[in-house]
Amino acid sequence: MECVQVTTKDQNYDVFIGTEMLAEAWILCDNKVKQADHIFVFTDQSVWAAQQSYFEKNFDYPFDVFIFPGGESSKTFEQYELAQTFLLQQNATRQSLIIAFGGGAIGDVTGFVAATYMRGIPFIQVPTTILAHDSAVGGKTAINHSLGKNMIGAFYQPQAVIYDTHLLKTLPTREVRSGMAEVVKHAYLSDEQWLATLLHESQQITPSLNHHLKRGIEVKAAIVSQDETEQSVRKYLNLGHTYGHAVEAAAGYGKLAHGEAIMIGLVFTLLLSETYGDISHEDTLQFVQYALRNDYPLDAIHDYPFDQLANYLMKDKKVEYGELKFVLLKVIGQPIVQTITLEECRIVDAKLRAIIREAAL
Ligand SMILES: NC(=O)c1ccc[n+]([C@@H]2O[C@H](COP(=O)([O-])OP(=O)(O)OC[C@H]3O[C@@H](n4cnc5c(N)ncnc54)[C@H](O)[C@@H]3O)[C@@H](O)[C@H]2O)c1
Ligand SMILES: O=C(O)C(=O)C[C@@H](O)[C@H](O)[C@H](O)COP(=O)(O)O
Ligand SMILES: [Zn+2]
Repeated sequence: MECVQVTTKDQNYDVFIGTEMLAEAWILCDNKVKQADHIFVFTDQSVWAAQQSYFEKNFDYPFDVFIFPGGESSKTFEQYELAQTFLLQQNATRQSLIIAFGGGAIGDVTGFVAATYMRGIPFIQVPTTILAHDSAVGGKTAINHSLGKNMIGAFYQPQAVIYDTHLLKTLPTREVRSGMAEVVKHAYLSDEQWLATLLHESQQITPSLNHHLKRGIEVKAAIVSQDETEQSVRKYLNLGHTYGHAVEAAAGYGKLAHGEAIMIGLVFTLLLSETYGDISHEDTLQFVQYALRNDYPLDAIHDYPFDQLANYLMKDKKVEYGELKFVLLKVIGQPIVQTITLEECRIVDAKLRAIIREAAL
């Protein structure tokens, strides 16, 4: 088992990563678990169906379960309220502990419930998707609003993250694909060599995946430890997300997987980086080819006209005094934040649609 540390103003914690180490990791978190007066496991229907027995085999304490429907339908006001009602009915206190057992959707909503129940009770992340190597670390918690993705939330750090990649074995192929988008994002933010390896490898759950996931976590942990609340460098973790979130919201939450939308957002970012950085058009085309080879549905973009995306773009959380801020790449491994007008976005959006159309022929 390996461990990456996250250090923030209010909370330092460990991210344990390994395969079939769940029981062992719980021993390392023993003090946090033992002191809880009541333990709650928050999960979703599919995760629980696939992994309940593995969880129970490796967790030796009594607990009660709350089950979300799964996916983005878990990140709603309605589910948030149901979860809070459940905690109240169960007499949860500030000494209780919530375990988020699931992918990013479960981690995000559970974290927000934990952040706001009695103004904050402890929670531990036990991620079950590739994507959640990103979402379980760093303390961004949220639910969605019809007017924008993750609009209602809080920065609230977990007590620990236990990432047993044995859990990934039951992931559907589409979710492997979606999760790899954030791994690739972390590579764009940090290292050209690593990126080249990822773009050449096939997307599979192999032992080398742990190595990529740990690297992704290291990139994220280092950034979050410097800037927990996105005042400066944390903005870099939003690479591909300004446009990606707009597409995700325009499609209707859950229609596109988060990583699928982010892949479209990354193409947009690379196109912008051709102008503001030293990214070549070759680099962009190579990335589009990678995406198509791995069956990312880039052509979904044609269903959402730019004017529909524009409303969401202008609600991005990085907008400052009415100006859109995009994270771009000066070069691979060197992100920058750049002001971009909506008119520039419209031009790049047209280029993106043309490239995707041509590449699919
Ligand atoms: N907080 C953050 O920093 C952060 C970072 C990235 C993404 N996110 C958020 O994370 C969400 C996406 O996360 P996700 O892709 O993990 O989605 P998810 O939680 O919806 O999981 C994807 C699907 O896989 C199923 N699943 C999960 N684990 C499984 C397993 N082990 N076996 C079988 N099925 C399993 C789930 O039931 C779901 O249907 C988005 O809402 C996104 O906004 C948050
Ligand atoms: O941790 C961060 O910071 C990120 O931006 C990670 C993203 O991958 C993630 O999707 C995040 O939830 C986006 O946050 P938002 O602030 O743009 O809603
Ligand atoms: Zn993301």
